[in-house]
Amino acid sequence: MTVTTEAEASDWLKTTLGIDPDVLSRLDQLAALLLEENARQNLVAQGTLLHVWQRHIVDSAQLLHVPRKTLPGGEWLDLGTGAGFPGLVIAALQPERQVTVVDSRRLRTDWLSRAASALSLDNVRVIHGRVEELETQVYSVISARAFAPLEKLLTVSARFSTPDTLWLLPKGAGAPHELAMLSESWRHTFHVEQSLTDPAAGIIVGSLLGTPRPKGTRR
Ligand SMILES: C[S@@+](CC[C@H](N)C(=O)[O-])C[C@H]1O[C@@H](n2cnc3c(N)ncnc32)[C@H](O)[C@@H]1O
Repeated sequence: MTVTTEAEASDWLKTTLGIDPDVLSRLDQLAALLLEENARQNLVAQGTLLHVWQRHIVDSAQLLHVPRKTLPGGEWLDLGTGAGFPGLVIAALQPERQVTVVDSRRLRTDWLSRAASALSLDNVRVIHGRVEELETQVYSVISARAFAPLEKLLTVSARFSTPDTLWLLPKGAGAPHELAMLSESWRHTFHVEQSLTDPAAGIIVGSLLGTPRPKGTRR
């Protein structure tokens, strides 16, 4: 199944995810705020503004559906959240879950705080700063859309994960290649799932079982 239009996006949220009108109206508000703010700062590519539901909202929401298994409960960390994707959408869809969103640009974290407050999302923690400087804490789910190449992403953020943490990494068309190029010293269960919003794009899904040992040490 694919979701390629705004009408299909809205339909998918209602029928497949079964979201209630209250959540739908929060997401509607997020889309409206994004359109307004994008005139002030370049939060998302201008060309995607006519397709906010498909390109950003469902593209984020699909992380709750695509892995085809029950997601672990507990805190969710979204790296390089930018305009709120996927972090704010997940927080709106799962109000019982604590979602931490991180971005290094002050204008973006200011926007994330304003948007979370306008949507009354009191399950969102906004952190301004570089992921590399974030306090170490273990999370149940880690997501990152368009944040960094896989090897670098894992290098800077493996410390937030245990073998029980589920990683959800929307990666575009390069997903299989990025996974194939990942250094063999990472032990993981990653595989690529097809994106609902773009059949050519992939989402890397799985867990990290171990981190590379420093060069020169034995397994
Ligand atoms: C291409 S944008 C993607 C934003 C959002 N995830 C999306 O898909 O729409 C990447 C974001 O990562 C942030 N970023 C880049 N390097 C970072 C770092 N080391 N720590 C935290 N945020 C970072 C940027 O400020 C930017 O907002």
